[in-house]
Amino acid sequence: MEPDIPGSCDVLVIGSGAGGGTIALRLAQGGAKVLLVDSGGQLASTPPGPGEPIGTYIRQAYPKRGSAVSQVGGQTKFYGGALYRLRERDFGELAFANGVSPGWPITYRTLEPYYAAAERLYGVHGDGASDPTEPRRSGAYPYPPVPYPPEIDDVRRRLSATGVPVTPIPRGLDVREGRGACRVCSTCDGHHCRLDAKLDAEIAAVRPALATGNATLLAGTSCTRILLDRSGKRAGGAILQRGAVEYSVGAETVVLACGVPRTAQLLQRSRARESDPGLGNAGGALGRYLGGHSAGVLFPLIGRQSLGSLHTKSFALNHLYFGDDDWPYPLGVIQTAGQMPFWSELPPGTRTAARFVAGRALTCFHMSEALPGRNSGLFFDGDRISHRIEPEMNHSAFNQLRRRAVRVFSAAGYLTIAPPRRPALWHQTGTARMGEDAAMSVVSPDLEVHGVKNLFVADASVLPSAGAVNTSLTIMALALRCGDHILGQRTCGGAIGKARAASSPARRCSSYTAG
Ligand SMILES: Cc1cc2nc3c(=O)[nH]c(=O)nc-3n(C[C@H](O)[C@H](O)[C@H](O)COP(=O)(O)OP(=O)(O)OC[C@H]3O[C@@H](n4cnc5c(N)ncnc54)[C@H](O)[C@@H]3O)c2cc1C
Repeated sequence: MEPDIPGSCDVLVIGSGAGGGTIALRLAQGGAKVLLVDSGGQLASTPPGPGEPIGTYIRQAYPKRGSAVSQVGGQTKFYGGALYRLRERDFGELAFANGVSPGWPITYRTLEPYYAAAERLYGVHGDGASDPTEPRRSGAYPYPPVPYPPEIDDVRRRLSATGVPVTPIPRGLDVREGRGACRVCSTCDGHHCRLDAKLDAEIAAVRPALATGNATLLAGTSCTRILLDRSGKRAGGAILQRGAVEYSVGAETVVLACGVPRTAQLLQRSRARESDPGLGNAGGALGRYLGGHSAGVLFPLIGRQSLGSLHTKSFALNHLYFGDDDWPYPLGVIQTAGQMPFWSELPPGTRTAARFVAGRALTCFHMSEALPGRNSGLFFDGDRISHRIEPEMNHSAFNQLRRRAVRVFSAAGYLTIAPPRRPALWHQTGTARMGEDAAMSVVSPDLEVHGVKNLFVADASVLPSAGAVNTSLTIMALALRCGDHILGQRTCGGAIGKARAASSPARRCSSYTAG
């Protein structure tokens, strides 16, 4: 049974994914009374029976591709646990053949201690030594890299022999040199781990937050609106909906972490009057600057026979990240993916052939940066998203990287199938981006919504750009930094621990004004 909805809290965190789960833990550890709300429920971690797969494929929970992933832990319940730091140069402006990736209002150096803390929290296994693009680190990875299975080590050896640096993907798994719960199985990336051995936001952050005794989780509860105080310039709480009933909850501070696009939608929906711009939208930046990764797939054939079940999300080729002598612009990364039964989603006529290829190939991604611009993103008609415009998909980098990837595997002796597909937008960022200038951004460099005190955003929406590596660790690091900022502010104001009668129940709503 879900707990009663309390009438107030110190900090209301909405969304429990990479950003929300992580900031909830930081705040609860810092002594704040946190109410963590997620519209989704909790996935049951029923240990698999003998011979059953350990992981449950994402399409069993979300059959429709593109449907919003919603459960405690957010998308990280299904992620591959590839936990990368952006590269130092990703924080500055970067020129591409198709446009420009914008600079950030903070530097890599500012975020480095939080990257290190996020790596410890999410138990990252890695080794930067073999990666020519690894940014400067204040310390080693918390754990050594996950060992390659022999079949994958053979591929690594052949690629290395051609002079290409092969680097282990930094992973948030509970391996710990064989002492952890992880079985390094084939049902990891794209799956929910029923052994709780993948360090997702629920396992690494939400559960420890609850264990502090300072956090309460309300699953299956949606936030429908942010409440402001009478001045209209300070957050005062939110309207929460469980079933058909709405409740008004007071909070000293509100953190939005609903992900892209739901955070931006909530900021739009929470404006006081129809004619007002959304919260943080005085400069018209809300919903804009959608970015992410311009992603494609390729299949180097590494076996004549079916490979069987194998942990294949193992290594990456990052040497083309910033281009090379033949290409003066950044290109991106080539990364092995997990074994996912993607053929089950293809039209019946192509399923058998796709399954045959996938059984003998490494499924690999190639990812370049998709370039955010003022005109990419969500466009609103009242509370509704009327349409969206994709970012500049950076076709020249995307196509060039695909060609290079085929060449790299061919040089190592692998025939590679690279279906000529249009790039897909993965790891979406932006729509409430951070910046100094309210005309060009929605939140400050401390992630506070412009013009609204004590309302923060801590999720993928604030990233000004996505670089070309997976973005979750950056979301987590930013969430930890924002958590420290809130704790610092509240300690100065003496507010921590003074939640207004948290034991009193929430008011069923009739009015939309807090305070
Ligand atoms: C199959 C798959 C594999 C991936 N692999 C990787 C990887 O290996 N590495 C990596 O870095 N990234 C990976 N990603 C992407 C990564 O998981 C996301 O970028 C990241 O989780 C985004 O974090 P977030 O905090 O912005 O949002 P989310 O994690 O999406 O969390 C948002 C949460 O907010 C909740 N919510 C939304 N609206 C409301 C509301 N109104 N009220 C209450 N709750 C609400 C949602 O239910 C959700 O739980 C993968 C994603 C998928 C789907």
